[in-house]
Amino acid sequence: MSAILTLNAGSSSIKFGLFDADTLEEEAGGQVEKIGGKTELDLEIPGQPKLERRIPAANHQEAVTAILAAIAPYLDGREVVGMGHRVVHGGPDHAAPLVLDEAAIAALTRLEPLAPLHQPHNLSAVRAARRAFPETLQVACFDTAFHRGHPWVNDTYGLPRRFYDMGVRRYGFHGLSYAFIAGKLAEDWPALHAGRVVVAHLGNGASLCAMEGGRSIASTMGFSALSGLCMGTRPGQMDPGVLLWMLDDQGMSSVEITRVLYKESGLKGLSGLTNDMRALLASDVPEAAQAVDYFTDRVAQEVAAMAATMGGIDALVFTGGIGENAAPIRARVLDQLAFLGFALDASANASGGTRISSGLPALVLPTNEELVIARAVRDALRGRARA
Ligand SMILES: Nc1ncnc2c1ncn2[C@@H]1O[C@H](COP(=O)(O)OP(=O)(O)O)[C@@H](O)[C@H]1O
Ligand SMILES: CC(=O)OP(=O)(O)O
Ligand SMILES: [Mg+2]
Repeated sequence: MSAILTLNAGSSSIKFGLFDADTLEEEAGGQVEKIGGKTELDLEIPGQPKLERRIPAANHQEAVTAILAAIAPYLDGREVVGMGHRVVHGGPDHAAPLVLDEAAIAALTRLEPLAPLHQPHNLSAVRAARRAFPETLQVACFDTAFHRGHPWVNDTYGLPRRFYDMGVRRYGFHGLSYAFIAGKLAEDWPALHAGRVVVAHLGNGASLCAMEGGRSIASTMGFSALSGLCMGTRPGQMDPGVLLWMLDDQGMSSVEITRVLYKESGLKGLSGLTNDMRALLASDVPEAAQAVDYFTDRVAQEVAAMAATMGGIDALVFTGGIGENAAPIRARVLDQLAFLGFALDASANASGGTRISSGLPALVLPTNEELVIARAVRDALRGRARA
């Protein structure tokens, strides 16, 4: 008996999962939040009450150390035979998970400027894991990999061709989540899996994926995780002329612009309050309502655009923290898209039902990025055992 550990590092949090290496049963999971501030570690063991505790963790490396200490009692003397990491950007070359060595980590480090909110933290978790378990197989699972088969029109911008050749492409992100949903559709909704589905991953980062036959055809995210939908702290789609104006007219530095685009925009910037959708829905401040209006309108617009790129739509799937939990957001999106054939089932939507439209199917499917990572690690271990 042995175990697989998964790490999913964000800008201020690390989610983790401990899995049986043979059955992939999840034995423990949780997250460290607010790294560098009042850090908290949540640990969930199936069938037991959630444990929450404050821990000292000034950076991601200390957070990984705290995670390893928290799960140690549940290892019960077993060996961690493989560790899997969510690595947001894999660039143009990686359509599959990658076993990590020094050279691979160095190559992925060169992609950090394309995902400054994620990639440096992903790789610092990798480095901390390698220090703690130098002999253990470390596998990177890329958010971009699921999207690498996009048709050319959905992979390029209208820039001179040399930029495409230099790697300026519409990569798309949240691929681990979309891979999980594609698998779930294949298992439980095979007719929909074979058709044209728009999947809405609405979390702190948010994007849509147009899926045909379980494969990604298009994403609302592109070169970086900034474009497409309005997000917690990122603006989504905007006119690049604004950037030129910020640079040339306002004299803003690229550091300042990066901060505005990644950390101060989106729901947080529009509301002036928070990026927490739950708090915005509970607020009676007019700017909170406006931020929610902008968010839902952008989702509805882009679902219709994704339907257009597929020549139609057979189902819409909601997932991610907002997609799974925010019934009012789902209701507003479906009402705005009634013209496509959706008919909101208000009681199913409010009571945690899976199918929430009595017309064209709309489903709520919880995602599980950690399980997709654990599966990739198990496959890599089996590949090694065969070799
Ligand atoms: N019950 C709820 N109602 C509304 N929004 C919720 C609810 N639960 C979680 N959310 C929202 O989900 C978002 C976080 O999504 P999540 O997928 O966990 O983010 P991340 O991208 O960090 O993984 C936050 O905006 C949070 O407010
Ligand atoms: C790529 C991305 O936006 O990820 P997250 O939703 O975890 O921020
Ligand atoms: Mg997420």
